[in-house]
Amino acid sequence: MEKIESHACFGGSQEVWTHASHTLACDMRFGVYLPPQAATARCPVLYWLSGLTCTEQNFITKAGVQRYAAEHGVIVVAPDTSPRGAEVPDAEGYDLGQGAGFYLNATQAPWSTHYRMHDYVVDELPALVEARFNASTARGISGHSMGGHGALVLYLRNPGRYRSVSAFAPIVAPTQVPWGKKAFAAYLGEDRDAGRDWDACALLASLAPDAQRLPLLVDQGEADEFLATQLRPELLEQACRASGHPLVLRRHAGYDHSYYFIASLIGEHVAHHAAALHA
Ligand SMILES: N[C@@H](CCC(=O)N[C@@H](CS)C(=O)NCC(=O)O)C(=O)O
Repeated sequence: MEKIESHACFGGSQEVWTHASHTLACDMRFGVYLPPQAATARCPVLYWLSGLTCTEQNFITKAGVQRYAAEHGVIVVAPDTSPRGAEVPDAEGYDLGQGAGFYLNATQAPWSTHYRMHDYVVDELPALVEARFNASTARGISGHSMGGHGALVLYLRNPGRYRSVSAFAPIVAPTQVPWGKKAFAAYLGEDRDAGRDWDACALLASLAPDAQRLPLLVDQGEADEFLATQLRPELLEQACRASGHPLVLRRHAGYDHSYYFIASLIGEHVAHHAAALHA
């Protein structure tokens, strides 16, 4: 593991690390913000999952999360959105292949060798982070768009693994919208049941009565260009209502899909996570 960037930031440091991932069979980069509190105490970790076309850079350079992470004593880890490199399969278009890993474990050739972002984010990355940095095992998860889908699905598939969850403009029902249909057909094949295992609304529909139910915070811009076609938050509202899952879904007039929207509300998300992670 090698540090390739380090910048003093709000009394802590914003770093980028690279390492050879055994899960993804390629070199990976991730951003990690270490708040000032991490110099002297173990801090909880918020994992951030970015959306289509992003690398580890988008969130750390555009969201302004560091001020809030420093205030609340939370480490923030932002992985890349897919496996990377010349040896990793890719596709035409921004919504499949590199930059579009969808936080699942692919089962279909040629994707299945490298595209295992679920296992990378849930297992390999936290093990690295908790061994290398002054990190506790208290974990929260959040993300945007494809990464919002990732945050919801990783939480729902791994009860007990996270103490807090939130999302910005998430894809909530990938089996019902064009981005998800295209990616799932490639990564998982045409089997509809396979897709349901990676679809937040479908997972909510089969949630056990005694399953962990964390308070879920979701923010959505009403001027988001993908709202009606790809995101469809009303499906999440219906699924949460039907399964008795708590949800605070806030709709914000005038906000689009960009990081300007995320930057406007990231402080409230960090506070939401910190309250649970420090409890
Ligand atoms: N309009 C984009 C669609 C992809 C997109 O909007 N990506 C979002 C996540 S789904 C993003 O975070 N983009 C990078 C950024 O804004 O920094 C394109 O055609 O490339």
